[in-house]
Amino acid sequence: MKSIALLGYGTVGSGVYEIIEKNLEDIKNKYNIDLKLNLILVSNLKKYSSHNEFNLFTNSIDVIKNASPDIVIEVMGGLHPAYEYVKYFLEHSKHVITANKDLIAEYGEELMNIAKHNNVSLMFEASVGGGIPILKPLKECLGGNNIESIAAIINGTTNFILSKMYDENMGYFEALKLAQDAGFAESDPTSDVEGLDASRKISILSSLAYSKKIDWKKIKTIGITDINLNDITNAKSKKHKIKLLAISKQNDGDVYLSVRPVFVHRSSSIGKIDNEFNGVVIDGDSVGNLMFYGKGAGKYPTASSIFGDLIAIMQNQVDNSNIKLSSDFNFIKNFPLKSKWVLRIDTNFPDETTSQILDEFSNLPITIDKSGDNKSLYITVSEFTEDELLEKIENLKNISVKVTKYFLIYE
Ligand SMILES: NC(=O)C1=CN([C@@H]2O[C@H](COP(=O)(O)OP(=O)(O)OC[C@H]3O[C@@H](n4cnc5c(N)ncnc54)[C@H](OP(=O)(O)O)[C@@H]3O)[C@@H](O)[C@H]2O)C=CC1
Ligand SMILES: N[C@@H](CC=O)C(=O)O
Repeated sequence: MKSIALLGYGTVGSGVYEIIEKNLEDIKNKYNIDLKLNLILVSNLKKYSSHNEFNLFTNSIDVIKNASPDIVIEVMGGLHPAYEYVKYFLEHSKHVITANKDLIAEYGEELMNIAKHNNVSLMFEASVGGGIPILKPLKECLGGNNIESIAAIINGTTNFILSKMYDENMGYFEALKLAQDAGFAESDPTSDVEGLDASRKISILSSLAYSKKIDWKKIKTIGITDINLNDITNAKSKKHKIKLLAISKQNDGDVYLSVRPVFVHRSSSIGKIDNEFNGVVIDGDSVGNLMFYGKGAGKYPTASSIFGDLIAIMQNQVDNSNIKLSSDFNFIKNFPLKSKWVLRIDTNFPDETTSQILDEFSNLPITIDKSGDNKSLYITVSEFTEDELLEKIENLKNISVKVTKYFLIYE
């Protein structure tokens, strides 16, 4: 008999509970293992008093420690006390499964080493891409590749919001509320909308892909809070969509990473990823381009990934690979490739500003569109690295033309 303790019974925890209950018989038949969910940790016990297995619930971690379960599933979220709890159980030779990217991005290396030392698994497939199996393929199936780049939509909440704004002209706050009601958003959705959640996830993916110690806090991270319906309309007029994209590239000793809203063509593979769906495009030197696609947030997709980790543990696939992450690389923050960009300029004098812009970009091919309400100009420029573009933006500022936002056109 394998006993399980579930830390957290919110969106994901309740999904894990249901999937375990539904599959108990199947697991017994397939793996000849009796599985028992013994205890569930929550903070507000009263909320669950009408649950038909209320006897499993506790608000005391000591009750769970004393029960000494074989496997602990951490779906509470946040850094503390999740870190202390996960560390405790690994140190006491318990397998741990977590969906907590905050925890893995911050303490993943340390916790993996503790797991290795104690010959147990720390598994975290659900921490990136929700229901998409991405970490196992990256670590195992793609082992014969030098991974050159990753481009990923890895936050369901922001992709959902941007899709609603694009498809239904819905306002930002209305769309955010829908994403929260559906259980996609973090308990504090700031991490979603400011891009921090995606930064943590791309740091996890890139650390595993490149065997490099990527500090998520160093990643240039731009969220979606200042994207307005004029921006969306401008993207539409160019047959593009706006997506929050996590981009990671390695080349020689350089690693470039960012999370930023970009314009992508609506018929490109990334442009077709909508709502809470996620997609991860990986470029490996042997395999070429691969795309992983599926629901990136929500109760059952996330629980599905956790259940996959549970099965791996039950099959004794103890994942305690030696994690050696190198810090020997240059961290590049600005997009290094010559690219196309869209610059938004908010102005009360569009005609005058247009001629100032044309002067500044003389001889260079640019296009200028006016927003429907005449308050913004959108300039499209090409063949600029981000460093070169920032220089141009500074020049415009010197002639009192203020670029309020700029987007990479990701091709
Ligand atoms: N929602 C999603 O789609 C996805 C979420 N994740 C990750 O999964 C984790 C859980 O997310 P989600 O289910 O949405 O979160 P919820 O906020 O819905 O649930 C959190 C649960 O943890 C319990 N909890 C929180 N803090 C404590 C504490 N200090 N002591 C005891 N219990 C605590 C809460 O108890 P109570 O009910 O009493 O308040 C609640 O049951 C997070 O790390 C999240 O980032 C990953 C992928 C997708
Ligand atoms: N809040 C996250 C949940 C899954 O990781 C998201 O929206 O992607």
